Amino acid sequence: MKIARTIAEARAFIAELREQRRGKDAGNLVGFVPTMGYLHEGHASLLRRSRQESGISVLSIFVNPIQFGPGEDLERYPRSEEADLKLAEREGVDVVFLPSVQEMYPEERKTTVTVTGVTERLCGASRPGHFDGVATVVSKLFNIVKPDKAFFGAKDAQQVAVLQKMVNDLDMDVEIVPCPIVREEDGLALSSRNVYLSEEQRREALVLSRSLREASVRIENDPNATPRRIVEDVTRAIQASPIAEIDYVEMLSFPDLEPLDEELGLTNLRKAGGSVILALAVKFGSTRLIDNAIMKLKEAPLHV
Ligand SMILES: Nc1ncnc2c1ncn2[C@@H]1O[C@H](COP(=O)(O)OP(=O)(O)OP(=O)(O)O)[C@@H](O)[C@H]1O
Ligand SMILES: CC(C)(CO)[C@@H](O)C(=O)[O-]
Ligand code: BAL
Repeated sequence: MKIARTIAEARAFIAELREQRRGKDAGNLVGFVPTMGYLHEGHASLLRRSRQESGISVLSIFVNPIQFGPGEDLERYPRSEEADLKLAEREGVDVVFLPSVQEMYPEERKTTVTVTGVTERLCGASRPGHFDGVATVVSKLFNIVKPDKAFFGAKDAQQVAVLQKMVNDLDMDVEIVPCPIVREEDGLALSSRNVYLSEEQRREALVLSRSLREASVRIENDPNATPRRIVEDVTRAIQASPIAEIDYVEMLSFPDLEPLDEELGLTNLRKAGGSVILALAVKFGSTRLIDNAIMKLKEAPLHV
């Protein structure tokens, strides 16, 4: 496994591997998993998918300062390079790109990639500028790695929608592959930020996956369910926890992330075979967790 700390090294290592594996049945396709490190089994699932679907597997670890807002957790974001490299090795990564902030942003940046529309609600509304930071760094990473496929977790579902729109609008020659949310046995979605949780917060945080699960069953089976009632149910369930502070609970169309027509109700949406997302962000103390369920209404819940 090669470790690249500069853009030039990353480009050289990847070009070398492409050259070596040329002509080997998809062997020189590059699969890419961008992360902010402190890797867990959610990241490992993306790396496995990348390994399966591409001859060359590239991982980046970069805590991107421009996607954090003022007062967010940039300084204390967890880091563990040694453990991350072990996990990467175990998952058959060929190249790890580990740039410094100085390497990625050496001078005053005059270019920002902004995706409109899909960034208006959910985390786009509660973290202003966040998706500009994500779209800008992912564009830079795509230009450095030149992947054929890039793998992203559905836990950050809005991020997937934003990046799919960006790639489509800007004719970037890369396929965005959404991968299912990996959860702990008790339902909590894996997240690097789970490390911040106290025992009590960790226990209370189970209300997120539990309320999403219950709502999914209701969306599938209850003919009287409407988006507003579903959101109210989930909100009530979360408010029952004395330490949960809701940032948002929303049900929107997916991947457009538009409000659903309350009048039409879910029965009509079901007829149209549309997909919806029930998404939430909730704070436990200073730790903000996100989770969601994406459902294709015609069929069984689709956990992309
Ligand atoms: N539980 C999970 N299941 C599947 N993919 C995940 C999971 N958690 C994170 N990912 C994906 O890993 C990639 C890198 O995410 P990131 O490094 O920010 O990890 P994270 O655990 O989401 O961290 P954070 O706590 O900052 O949200 C993203 O595509 C993200 O969606
Ligand atoms: C895609 C990403 C690596 C960009 O910094 C980040 O937003 C993340 O970890 O999901
Ligand atoms: N996985 C999303 C990265 C962030 O919260 O900034």
